[in-house]
Amino acid sequence: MSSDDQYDVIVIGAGAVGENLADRTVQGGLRTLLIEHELVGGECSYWACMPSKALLRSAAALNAARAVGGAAEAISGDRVDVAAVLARRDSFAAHWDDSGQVRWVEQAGIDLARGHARLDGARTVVITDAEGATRRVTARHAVAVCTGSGASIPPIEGLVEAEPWTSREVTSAKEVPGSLAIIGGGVVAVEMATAYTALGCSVTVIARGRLLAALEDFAGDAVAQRLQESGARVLTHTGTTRVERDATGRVRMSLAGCDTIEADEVVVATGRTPRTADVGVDTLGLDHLTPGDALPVDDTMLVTGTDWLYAAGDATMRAPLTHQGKYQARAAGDAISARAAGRPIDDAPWGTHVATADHRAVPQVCFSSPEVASVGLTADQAAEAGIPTRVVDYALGRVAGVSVHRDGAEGQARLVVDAERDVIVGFTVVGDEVAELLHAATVTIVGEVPIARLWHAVPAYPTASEVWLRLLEALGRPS
Ligand SMILES: Cc1cc2nc3c(=O)[nH]c(=O)nc-3n(C[C@H](O)[C@H](O)[C@H](O)COP(=O)(O)OP(=O)(O)OC[C@H]3O[C@@H](n4cnc5c(N)ncnc54)[C@H](O)[C@@H]3O)c2cc1C
Ligand SMILES: NC(=O)c1ccc[n+]([C@@H]2O[C@H](COP(=O)([O-])OP(=O)(O)OC[C@H]3O[C@@H](n4cnc5c(N)ncnc54)[C@H](O)[C@@H]3O)[C@@H](O)[C@H]2O)c1
Repeated sequence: MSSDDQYDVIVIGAGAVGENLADRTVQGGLRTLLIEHELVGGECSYWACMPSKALLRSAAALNAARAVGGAAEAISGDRVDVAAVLARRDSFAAHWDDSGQVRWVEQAGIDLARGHARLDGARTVVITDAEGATRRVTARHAVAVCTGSGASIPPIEGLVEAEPWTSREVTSAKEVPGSLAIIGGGVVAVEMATAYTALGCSVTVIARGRLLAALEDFAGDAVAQRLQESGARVLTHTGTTRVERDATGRVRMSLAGCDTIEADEVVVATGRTPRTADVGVDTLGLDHLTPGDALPVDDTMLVTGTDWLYAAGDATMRAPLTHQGKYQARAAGDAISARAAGRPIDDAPWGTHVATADHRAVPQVCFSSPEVASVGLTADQAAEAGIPTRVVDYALGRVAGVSVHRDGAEGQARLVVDAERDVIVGFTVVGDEVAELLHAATVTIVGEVPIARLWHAVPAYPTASEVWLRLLEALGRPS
């Protein structure tokens, strides 16, 4: 084996997470190879975060202008310009061309290999390129699996044969179909129902439970109501039993309860499957690692039962979000660099080399209409965890900064407080243009800021952040 085939670190998968991990190990002085079999930049750049947010943003801006007297009167059209929205989306997906990201990888000093990577025993990876040629590379210190996730397809009769859209097709579609049926009630379903309704498509959401069931109930309720007001059909607590595409190309779906609906396309938005089926974990002789399953890791992102294999991002399913995956990548990259240099590891909770926030403070914004921003635990999750809680709510429309920002503003904010420790463990806010309220909550939870001290964090008047003061007043000042 030539020295060209020996690296300090090998990273499999050049999504946002793999790129960040490789960047950290290069900064740690380690020669690092990053391997990608599709587009450098991964799901987030081309088929997830960026194109989906671009699809949503124009309608959100129009909605914001419509809600301000004086601005509303200046709007001439009744909906967004569909062609312009799709063109803007294309540019945010870099026209599915990864040359910009490849340039960044090169500038960061990371070596890049194109091809499918598979572990072949400890510290060894075999890369198969598009022509079928193979190259064997070894890692002196670590291999990191950052292979992400793909859409889960539930076992519904006829669904696979009907060739459903997944998150990829719905975020990259070149035309807006006349009608869309979306199976699922999570973040992808809700965001894409919001986007496509605004683009003039007739949308039906079929959720087997509530919408956004992992969040506070008032979030899913507000989003369902707004979707319905915008013309979408929202079927909650409804199963899909059979799907078929007829000779004309239309999709017919049988729903539990014997209802049938038809649509031009069906979208499956029923969660994610980690891409670990074909990365060779079966070659390691470790019974607890099963191809296709999320990789189990400790808080330094070291795969359990090994001292050289790491995993981060969706491949672990710890918190399948770009920002959390990149946070894990920073912890893992720094842990690999420290271990390689023989430096001590700081793996106490909130230490330098751990991803503690995954357990306590995962922020997420669902860019629906209204937006839902949340971090930490819901009231139910805190109670289930045995935390003695105090829960307070406040109506957003009563906040001066919110009302001046938007006519007829509505929404709700909730604090979940650990009554014993007197710190916030959960925050949710639902309303238009609330996303930027979230980071204050994340800082407060991570910092475990005592409620008594929070009374000294004065929000500027008249901003939406005054909701913090109102929530504290609802809670009462500790004496
Ligand atoms: C529609 C949608 C919208 C989303 N919106 C948001 C959002 O707004 N905010 C947010 O935080 N998160 C969002 N997410 C989640 C986010 O996209 C993922 O959490 C994130 O992409 C995970 O990054 P990753 O690097 O772990 O995986 P990926 O982005 O999937 O990257 C993995 C890379 O590994 C490559 N790969 C896989 N196997 C191999 C192999 N064997 N050899 C070589 N290469 C391989 C893949 O080709 C891919 O490029 C969204 C998800 C979806 C589906
Ligand atoms: N703005 C954002 O941050 C954002 C946006 C989109 C996606 N994401 C990430 O992507 C991940 C995937 O999103 P998602 O919406 O696909 O997953 P999800 O876990 O949010 O929701 C899955 C939905 O599918 C339903 N479902 C699951 N199995 C089913 C079945 N067999 N039949 C019918 N319904 C079924 C669930 O009840 C749920 O409503 C999310 O967990 C999130 O982390 C984030």
